[in-house]
Amino acid sequence: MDFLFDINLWIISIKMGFEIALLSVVIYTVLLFIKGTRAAPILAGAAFIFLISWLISSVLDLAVLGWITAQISTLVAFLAIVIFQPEIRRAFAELGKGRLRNNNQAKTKEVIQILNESAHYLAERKIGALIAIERNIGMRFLAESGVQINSELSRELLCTIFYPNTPLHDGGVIISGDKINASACFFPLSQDDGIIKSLGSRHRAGVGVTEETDCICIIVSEETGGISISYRGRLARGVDEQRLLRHLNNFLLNSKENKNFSVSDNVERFKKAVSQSEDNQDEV
Ligand SMILES: Nc1ncnc2c1ncn2[C@@H]1O[C@H](COP(=O)(O)OP(=O)(O)OP(=O)(O)O)[C@@H](O)[C@H]1O
Repeated sequence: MDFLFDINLWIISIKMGFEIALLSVVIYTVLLFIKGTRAAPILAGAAFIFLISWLISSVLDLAVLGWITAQISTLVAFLAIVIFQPEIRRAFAELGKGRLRNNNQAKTKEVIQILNESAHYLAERKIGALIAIERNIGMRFLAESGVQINSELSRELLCTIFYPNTPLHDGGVIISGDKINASACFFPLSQDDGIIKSLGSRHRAGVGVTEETDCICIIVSEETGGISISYRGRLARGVDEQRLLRHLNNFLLNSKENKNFSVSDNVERFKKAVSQSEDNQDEV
């Protein structure tokens, strides 16, 4: 009898251990997804208020406060789904994504070179540009808002697209692999209050598109000729040739080094780069 009791106890302990480990992984993954996004401080604040009110109602046995806390937590969960729809959508898209598609390193290096040269060509002439580079999350839904190009990427074609007062210059270009997928695309505008107020709709669209997908976006300012790059809702401004090349290499090159980095590692590296660029950036 004692033997059976011991086995049952072991089974229950293993089950509990498994449940705790599973919950830890889920919570850790959720925290990784929201870390560094606009959702993080809001959710942290809501969780703090919920915890305090739950503690007070439990310790002092306040039934009404406890009931209100439970009701409000349901409402907050519902509101969070509505407010953080882009983050949730991106999280699910990332869960379903496969490995990096572009395994041809030489081709990717060529693409990076063309993007870098084009950005500087446009910047020198103060020609505004918005270039999103597709990665693992498909951008068809955004490409459909513009004009299909589906042509080999070249510096000449990319720069010509943004030439002022031509039919395709307004809006964003989407690069898929080594092709210009579409131009004159409408990108979602970021609603992030943290974006500097002086930045206009081109920059907001450049950040917004990276909140919805895992693409990288290069933005050239028509006003100042400054180059910015955005990734996962973050913007690095005043990016010079070397830094742009470094960012593009980090994010696009399917190198051995890159394979060993997870999405969160990339975000961390980009955050570091953003804070460096904030120290010595040119005003965009
Ligand atoms: N949602 C959008 N999607 C794609 N392109 C957009 C979007 N919103 C604006 N743009 C592009 O940005 C141009 C307007 O840029 P605006 O001057 O408002 O922004 P900005 O960030 O101040 O850029 P700049 O520094 O180049 O002036 C539009 O003509 C259009 O080409």
